[in-house]
Amino acid sequence: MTITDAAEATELIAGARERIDALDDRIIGLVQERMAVSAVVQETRIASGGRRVNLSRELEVLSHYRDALGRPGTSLAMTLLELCRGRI
Ligand SMILES: C=C(O[C@@H]1C=C(C(=O)O)C=C[C@H]1O)C(=O)O
Repeated sequence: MTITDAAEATELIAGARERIDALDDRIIGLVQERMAVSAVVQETRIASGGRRVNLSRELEVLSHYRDALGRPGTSLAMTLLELCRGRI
């Protein structure tokens, strides 16, 4: 790698990291939006005599992420579920 190539690489990495940071901000915003929507479902179910957690629905969510992203998708979905309904 020449000196010019190294400078180009540094620039490319800096630009890509800016995009990654912007994507992470959007992902965090979407997670916060998901938490708010999930809270509405949970509060409505509890107010009508049900339970906070619905395991059959959670299995659907886990499958959705696993089908899209493979095994790590399951871990991601489990983390999202914990953020949305707390630990069980
Ligand atoms: C939001 C719900 O309530 C809980 C939270 C879920 C979620 O955040 O995806 C899924 C199932 C429930 O344990 C729901 O039943 O849809």
